[in-house]
Amino acid sequence: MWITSSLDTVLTPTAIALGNFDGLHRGHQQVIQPILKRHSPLDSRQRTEMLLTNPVTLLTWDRGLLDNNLGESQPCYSTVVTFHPHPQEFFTGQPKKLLTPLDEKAEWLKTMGVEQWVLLPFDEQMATLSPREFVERILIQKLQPRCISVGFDFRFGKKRTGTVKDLEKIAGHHGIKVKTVPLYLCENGERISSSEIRTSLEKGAIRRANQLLGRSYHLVGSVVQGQQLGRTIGFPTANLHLPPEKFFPRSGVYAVKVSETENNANLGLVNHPGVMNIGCRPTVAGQTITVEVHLLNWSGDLYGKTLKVSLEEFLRPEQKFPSLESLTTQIQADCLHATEVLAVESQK
Ligand SMILES: Cc1cc2nc3c(=O)[nH]c(=O)nc-3n(C[C@H](O)[C@H](O)[C@H](O)COP(=O)(O)O)c2cc1C
Ligand SMILES: Nc1ncnc2c1ncn2[C@@H]1O[C@H](COP(=O)(O)OP(=O)(O)O)[C@@H](O)[C@H]1O
Repeated sequence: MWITSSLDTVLTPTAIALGNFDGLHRGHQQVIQPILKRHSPLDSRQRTEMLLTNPVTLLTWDRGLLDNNLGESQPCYSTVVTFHPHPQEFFTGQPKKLLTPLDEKAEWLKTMGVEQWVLLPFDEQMATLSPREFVERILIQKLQPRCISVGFDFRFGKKRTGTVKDLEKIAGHHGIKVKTVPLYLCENGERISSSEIRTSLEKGAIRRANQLLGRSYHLVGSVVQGQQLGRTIGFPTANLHLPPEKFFPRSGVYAVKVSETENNANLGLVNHPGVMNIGCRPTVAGQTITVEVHLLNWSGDLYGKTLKVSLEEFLRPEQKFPSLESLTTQIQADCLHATEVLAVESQK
């Protein structure tokens, strides 16, 4: 996948999916799918990966529901266009925590078969473009789209005044098709949105977050050294260093599945069961929040590796225990609890 933030190095012509797509949830996937090519290459590794992590997308793929660049006869690059930084971050001046930081989003887009990702620099100049200027100067002149796919509530241009109707009108005037993807609901009728997913994660409602996402919420990070205490209590824990912009779920203990990432796949870890703690470790007077994972029935060296941890269930809040012994007894119980939860999960 070609990734660029310079409008001078964009591959053209394009079929564009436009939005911020934080989380790449099931609603976002609906917006991106129409620009994908029917036969985007999915090798066997990608198929297995998608089956394990994103079965909803694979199902859609296999049913051949993809529109083949919205029926375009001329080949064009399937291109996801997002803004960077997130417009909210630009306006508030506050760093925004993301469900899918850049590296994670790049991996998912690649897996979906997107050929190009354009990160439009969101600065003062971009923020003051009128809807028409944005469409004509940025989209049409620079990206040469043959078709554009957006969600029903997409807003653009100065003060978000441009609506989907405006986009249809301006782009239509230049002979460009616009596909407006309607509100996509969960099986139970619930609305799918990044903010609902954030709220669920903050509450520890992992199953609901995962249902809205269409896959498990992931933490991807490299293993760094901790206080080296874990091994002394019989539960070594891989401490993860995560991108600073990653959105953290509720503090506490989780049942998780752990996999290696593609670039360090040599330990044979694919959805390995584990327990994870996110928190300050009050029992050992920890000062900062750490994310640490213990892999069940496994031993080996993880330092320097990059791990992908899928959150499956919230087990309990973090507690301050009176002694290391009582913490150890509780971690043993957590491991049993996680084993049960993950066994039920794998039978589904
Ligand atoms: C499953 C699990 C549950 C944990 N729960 C708690 C907890 O409730 N309270 C706490 O203070 N620390 C908790 N911890 C963190 C331990 O204090 C930590 O793993 C230990 O101090 C070792 O840290 P180290 O990796 O830096 O050596 C938990 C760790 C794991 C793996
Ligand atoms: N089952 C396991 N789960 C997690 N890490 C393990 C496991 N077995 C061995 N390790 C290794 O032990 C390290 C963690 O040991 P620990 O004593 O907790 O040290 P640290 O405080 O540096 O994390 C991991 O980074 C990994 O290299």
